[in-house]
This record gives sequence, C-alpha cells and structure tokens, in this order.
Amino acid sequence: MEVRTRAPGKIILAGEHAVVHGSAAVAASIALYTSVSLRLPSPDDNDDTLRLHLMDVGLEFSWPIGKIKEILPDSVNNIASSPSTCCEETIKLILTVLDDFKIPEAKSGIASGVIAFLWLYTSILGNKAAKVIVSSELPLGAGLGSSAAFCVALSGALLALSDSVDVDFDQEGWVSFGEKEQQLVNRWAFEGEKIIHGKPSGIDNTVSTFGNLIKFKSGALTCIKSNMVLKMLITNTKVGRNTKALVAGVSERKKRHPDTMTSVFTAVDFISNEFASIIQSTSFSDDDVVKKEHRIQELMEMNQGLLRCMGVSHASIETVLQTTCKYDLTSKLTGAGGGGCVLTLLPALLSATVIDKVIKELEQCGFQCFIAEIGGNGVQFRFDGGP
Ligand SMILES: Nc1ncnc2c1ncn2[C@@H]1O[C@H](COP(=O)(O)OP(=O)(O)O)[C@@H](O)[C@H]1O
Ligand SMILES: C[C@@](O)(CCOP(=O)(O)O)CC(=O)O
Ligand SMILES: [Mg+2]
Repeated sequence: MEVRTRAPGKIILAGEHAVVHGSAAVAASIALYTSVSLRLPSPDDNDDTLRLHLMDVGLEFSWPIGKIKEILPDSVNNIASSPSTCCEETIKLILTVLDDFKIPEAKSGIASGVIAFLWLYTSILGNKAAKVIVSSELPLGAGLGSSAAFCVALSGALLALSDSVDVDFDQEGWVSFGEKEQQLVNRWAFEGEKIIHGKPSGIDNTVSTFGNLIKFKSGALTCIKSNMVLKMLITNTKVGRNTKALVAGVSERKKRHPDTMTSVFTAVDFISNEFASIIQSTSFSDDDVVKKEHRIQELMEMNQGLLRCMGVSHASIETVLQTTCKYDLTSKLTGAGGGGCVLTLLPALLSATVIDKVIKELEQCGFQCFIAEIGGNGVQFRFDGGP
C-alpha cells in the first residue's frame, strides 16, 4: 500500500519572529512542494525495516524495527488522534539511533528533521516496517518553510495510512483532506516543527496545511482574501542559516531588553494588521492600486527595519535591499532571516524590462531569483500512483 502527499512552502509577507512572541503575521503558501511517498510492505515481503530516503540531501537511513522498539518502547502507546510533544529525554534517545549514520558536518541540521520523522512515524504508525521517500522543490533552510512542509507532508502521509483518519482510497489525482483531517495533520506537524525549530509560532505548518493567504496570531488563523495581485520576486541569497538559532537569538535579545523588544513586537503587530487590511480592501482604479502598493512598500520597509532591530538581517540581505532600491523597488527578508530569502514587491505596472534588469543584477551577485505563484492549495494526498 502506497500513499503520496505534497505540502507547499510559504512566504511571510509581514510579522516573522514577532509572531513567535504573540504579534500578528501575514503569510501565503507558494506553489513549491515537499513530497512524501510512504509505502507499507505487503505481509509476503517479510520486510522488518524502516527506511527513510532524504533525496534532497542524498542521505538514506534504515533501522530494524526491533531497534526502534528498543529505543522507543512507549511510542506504541501514543495515540494518532491525539498529538503529543517529544520531550528532551526522548530526543536524546532518538539521537542514539542516528549514531550509526555518519551525517556529514555540513548536513548536521538534517539530524533534527530525522528526529522529527522518527517521532511522527512511531507516534502515528507505531512499529511498522515501511519505506519513506522525501523530496522537495523548496530550498532547505532558506526561509521558505521547508521544515514545515516536511512535517506537514509527512504527518499527512502517516495519518492517511493510520486508523485515525478516513480518506477515500479510490479518488484519482491530488485530493485535499477534509477540515477535521487537516486540523489533525496541522497539530502533528506542529509537534514536528517544535523538534526542528525549538519554539515555532505555528504559522508555517498552518499555512502549509491549509494553503491560501492567512493572518496568524497566537495560534489562531484567519483566512484572508486578497483584492489585489501580489507579485513578489523571491531572491535566495544562498547564505545558509538555521531557524532554531535565529529564533533563540531573538528571545535572548528580548530577555536583555524586555520593554524595547516588546515595543518592537507591538509595532510589527500593527504592520501585519495594516498589511492584511490593505490587501483585503477593494480597489476601484489603477490609481487605487498604486496607492495601495505604496502603502505596502512602506510597511515592508518598516518591517525590515524592525527585523534589523531584532538582529536577524544579514549583509547578503542588505545587498539585495540596496540592489532593488536602485530600481525604486522595496524588499524585506522573509522567514527567519540571517541569510535565506528576500521578497521584493513587483508593482502591477512595473515593466518586464525593469524586472529582467533587476533579476540580472541580483544574479550577478550570486543570488538566485524566482517568482512563485502565491496563495494556492495546502497539503494534498493521492493513492493512484499518478505523476
Ligand atoms: N526535504 C527535506 N529533507 C530533509 N530534511 C528536511 C527537508 N526539508 C526540511 N528539512 C529539515 O528542516 C530543516 C530546515 O528548516 P529551517 O531551518 O526551519 O529552514 P526553512 O524551514 O526555512 O527551510 C533542515 O535542516 C532539515 O532538518
Ligand atoms: C521566524 C519564524 O517566524 C518563521 C521561520 O520560518 P522559516 O523556518 O525560516 O521558513 C519562526 C516561527 O514563526 O515559527
Ligand atoms: Mg522552518
């Protein structure tokens, strides 16, 4: 029996980091997906191994089921319909089954993804043998929510083959989960994100699960319908960074300057709310659109300034900002910062020639540019083995 799932990445339009501290943020899914294939062997296969193939990093893991039972004897008592948090001691235990695999230093961040995999797998499916293959169209560790898409696609696949979720095996093509199933996928994915991020807000797994455009605050989501075309250029600086370390750094800064940082987070809350109301308001003419775009550009500029205050900008991000500024365009980092990706608003009336020029100049700096479709579907599954 095989199921496949795919879950989208995201861009945060306003409010990253501050959202971890209770401020509002606005995010949209992007049409770049992480896919999971999960195959349970038939009883005749006599296979007693759990295999994980992470195609993007070229790593393969396999564990005899007996070893998993030894390390996580209690995981069979976990209930798939009731997501639970992996405690520090269990993380340490799981780390011991990674000892046999020499994960190269440059890929050490992958260990947290493998721990999240083992926690989600054993909690939802128990001690079954299986082969799991993960591949992604998203750059890993670049601010586009690959960790959340990984956890969402994985939780979706595991739940689809669990007894806790009712799915129709006979439908063809990509199918969305029902509302109740989406909620459960989202809650499990959040538990996986906790292992990878330390203290996630939940915005990334929520937008990857439900898709579209959302406002998110203190764990609650509001769906937004944009009344304007939001075209964003995404520039990957290719400077690697780790969300967990950046989120922890902002919390440390908050400990040192509690009042100042609280004011910064409050300002971001206003920015996100204003951002959401501008994109939702109706525009009657091209003039209205231009005015709205100017207001959005100012909000992006202020948000970027406040992210700098939080200590999460980077020389490479500043280079993108200066380059796009030469063309009168506004940019801000997206995701955790410290490198990773930057968003540039491409106004509706901007000529294709200018877009080409700015992309060319950014690429000359060694960056990678793309324009992704935003606000599409969330997690989906299929059983039909199609493309
Ligand atoms: N396709 C994937 N294969 C293996 N691990 C992945 C994959 N996608 C995400 N991960 C895990 O998520 C981590 C990156 O997450 P993070 O630092 O939050 O960056 P982002 O979510 O912005 O891409 C990786 O180091 C790895 O542990
Ligand atoms: C910085 C933060 O707001 C977003 C992190 O996104 P990413 O992992 O960099 O894609 C953290 C969070 O909300 O959990
Ligand atoms: Mg992440």
